[in-house]
Amino acid sequence: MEAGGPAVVSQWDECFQAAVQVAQRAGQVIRKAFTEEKHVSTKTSAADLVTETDCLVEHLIISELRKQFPSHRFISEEATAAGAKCELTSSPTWVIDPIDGTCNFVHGFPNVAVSIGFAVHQELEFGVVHHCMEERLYMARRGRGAFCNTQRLCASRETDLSKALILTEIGSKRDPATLKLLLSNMEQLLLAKAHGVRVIGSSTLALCHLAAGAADAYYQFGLHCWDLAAATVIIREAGGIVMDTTGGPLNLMARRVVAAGTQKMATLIAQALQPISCGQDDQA
Ligand SMILES: O=P(O)(O)O[C@@H]1[C@H](O)[C@@H](O)[C@H](O)[C@@H](O)[C@@H]1O
Ligand SMILES: [Mg+2]
Ligand SMILES: [Mg+2]
Repeated sequence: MEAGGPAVVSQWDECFQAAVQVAQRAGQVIRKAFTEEKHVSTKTSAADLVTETDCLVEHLIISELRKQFPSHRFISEEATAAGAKCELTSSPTWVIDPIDGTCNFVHGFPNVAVSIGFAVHQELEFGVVHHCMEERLYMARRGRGAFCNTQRLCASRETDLSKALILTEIGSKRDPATLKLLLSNMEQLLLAKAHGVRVIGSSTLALCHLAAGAADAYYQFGLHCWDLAAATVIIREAGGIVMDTTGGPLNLMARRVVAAGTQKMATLIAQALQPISCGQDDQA
């Protein structure tokens, strides 16, 4: 493009800009509510919390995006919890977690984020994750690199499990059999001499830390498509790998993931895990 020539407008520019703007506005609402009294309800278990701010922020995001893009489809955490169908079609689809880290939000623990992913023909085009308590905006568009604010992100190159910092999440399924498998998986990785295993209470922020090279791998059974969508683009554009726990390609709806800076690390993690059955987002 010659200097001063018309800006090249590529497809989905307008959607990406709208995602950045509404993620920032949502972050302002969450930051304001962070220190205020909260009305807490539970969903699938006593550990699966939701507040009025989750619902308010989800409504703010969707109503703004629907105004600009009325033909688009939406998948979001709280609408799904209220019975909406969770189905990724070939239509332009927004995949939204209004507050990832609601339990943290309720307790005043600052790992809290807004996650907005966007897919067309079931392919992820961009992701925006706003770490609203630290004013960090993680973002990536397919083929154009990953960034945190203005800093380019590069995932870890580590291939040795005994030199790895590994992130995971506990989720809200707390029956004894699930907890036994969950702790056994952590034990296997620690017996393999991993430097450490960390749980920070927000899967989407943990995945962004991986994209930034601050950890070497992430795995989880039980997260949702709205946790994964945006962060998957960010990790891939940072040079990382996001795949199914079986070692096959990622299925956004399968509620399980292994992510790492390198394919070798991702494979080593997947091989160490015992599977935990958590259903699928697109199966009621
Ligand atoms: O806060 P929500 O969005 O309900 O849940 C978050 C992640 O989605 C979930 O995967 C993770 O396990 C949980 O710790 C975190 O709060
Ligand atoms: Mg949430
Ligand atoms: Mg979440």
